[in-house]
Amino acid sequence: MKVLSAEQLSGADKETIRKQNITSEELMERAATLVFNEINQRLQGAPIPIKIFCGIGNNGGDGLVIARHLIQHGYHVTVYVVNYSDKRSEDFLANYEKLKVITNDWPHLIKEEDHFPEINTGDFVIDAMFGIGLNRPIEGWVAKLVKLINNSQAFILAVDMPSGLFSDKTPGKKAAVIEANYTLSFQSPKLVFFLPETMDYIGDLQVLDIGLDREYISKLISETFLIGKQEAVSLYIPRKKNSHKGDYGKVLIVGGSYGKIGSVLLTATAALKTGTGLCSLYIPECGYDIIQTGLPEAMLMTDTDKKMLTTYPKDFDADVVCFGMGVGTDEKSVQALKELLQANNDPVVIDADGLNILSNNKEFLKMLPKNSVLTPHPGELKRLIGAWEDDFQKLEKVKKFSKKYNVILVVKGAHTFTIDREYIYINDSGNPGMATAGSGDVLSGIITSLIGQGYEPVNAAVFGVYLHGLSGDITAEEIGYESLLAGDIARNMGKAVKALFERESMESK
Ligand SMILES: NC(=O)C1=CN([C@@H]2O[C@H](COP(=O)(O)OP(=O)(O)OC[C@H]3O[C@@H](n4cnc5c(N)ncnc54)[C@H](OP(=O)(O)O)[C@@H]3O)[C@@H](O)[C@H]2O)[C@@H](O)CC1
Ligand SMILES: [K+]
Repeated sequence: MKVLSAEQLSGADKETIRKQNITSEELMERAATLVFNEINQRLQGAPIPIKIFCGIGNNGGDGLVIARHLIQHGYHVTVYVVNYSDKRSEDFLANYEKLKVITNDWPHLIKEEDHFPEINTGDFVIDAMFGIGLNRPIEGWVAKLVKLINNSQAFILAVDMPSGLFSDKTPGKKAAVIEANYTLSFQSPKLVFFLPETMDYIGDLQVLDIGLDREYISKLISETFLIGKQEAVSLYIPRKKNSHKGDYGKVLIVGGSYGKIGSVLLTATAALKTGTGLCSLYIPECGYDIIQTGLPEAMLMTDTDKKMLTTYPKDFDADVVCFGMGVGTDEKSVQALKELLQANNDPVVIDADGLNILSNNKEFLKMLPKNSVLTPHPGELKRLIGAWEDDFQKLEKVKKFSKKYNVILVVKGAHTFTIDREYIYINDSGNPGMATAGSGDVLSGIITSLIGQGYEPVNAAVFGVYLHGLSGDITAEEIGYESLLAGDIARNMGKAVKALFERESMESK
């Protein structure tokens, strides 16, 4: 799914009005009615106090439409107009009148702190103060109202986006931003919904298709995509009946050191579980028995050093090589990575200490084969590209790095971002249980396996990240977040691939 900017959405809004020959008020009615339907479906007429805070622009107009429908369906609704400006939009005013007609009264006006209502724990608050029109931080008494709502313990539903959140930049640390429990957003998710600094404001997210013109949207150029089940399925390459193990990639996993052999075991297990035909490992000698016992399906070569990697098997002919997990950063192991880069022209996958070695030896970056995949967590990323001021600057720096070195970066996080030059792919699978040791080693194994099976490196990264998250979701469903181990993610890869094609799970995301 394309992630559109506020300007693109406003453009689609105008084009839809023109093409469908409707008024903007009718479009507002359509969008806000969808929000009402969602609320009604969940509340089922429950007599809980609903407090709707409406701004004076079109987000506020949405709030007024939602209020009208809720009142007409017998809900206990109080409507507040947060009068932060006198520049009321036309569609706001039209709906202001309509609400008056059904209630015979004007909504409560809030113009200063003294007008604030009490907000209680059991209240259902609807935030329709600001949407994509926010263009400066919320200040003064409006900021105080935002804080009052946040501190109230009421359930908060945000319309389109939580008020105070910009669509194209991060708010300051102390900014007033609604902390929603649930966000119902129109037509397209916004980039800020997925960034580490801002994702917590959103709560659970649901995107409503408000019927903006499909043709116009399909022609819009977007460089940012949300990867859900549908997008993942489209990347899948089916296996041919007439095939053999040589068709599914000969991968080489290079890593491990004394005390960290488990990492390569996880990577290799994940690669085989993702469908690799032939999996070989190159490890320090101390890992021999561990791997042979733990993964009899793998083949093994050992370094002459007992405890760490010192070299690289240059003559080994692999379709794809993965380097880094559990390696450490000893000078001898730096040499091993150098030899690997000198010997390979095809894309490689670099993770963990492999990334730390790159950060300490920046001259290696130019030696990376084109379209290699780097999989940093935030700490490794910082060492690689330097510190950033906010998430938007981070994205710009990663894009620049990707372009400069012709590589793909998988920036790991609650929503992992795969960045390929200008393009950003945001992953939508996964859960907090996956924040566990070895989870990244498994991801590297999955991506390496897919490259070996013939996926383009960027597709291997995007699809691999999705499958990794899906396997984590399936595991969490079975055993919960706390006891989820990285090995479980690898072992459940088969279930993840199967789930891609199950009907009900297709519809769930
Ligand atoms: N596009 C779509 O698909 C559809 C969109 N729809 C809805 O419209 C919403 C966007 O509406 P909108 O453009 O009227 O802006 P909104 O967010 O209500 O803000 C209102 C005004 O506030 C002002 N202002 C800004 N910052 C401020 C501040 N800190 N403190 C004080 N004032 C501030 C600023 O005006 P300014 O004062 O700068 O002139 C701004 O114009 C969208 O989110 C969705 O809910 C649907 O109805 C239909 C389909
Ligand atoms: K809002």
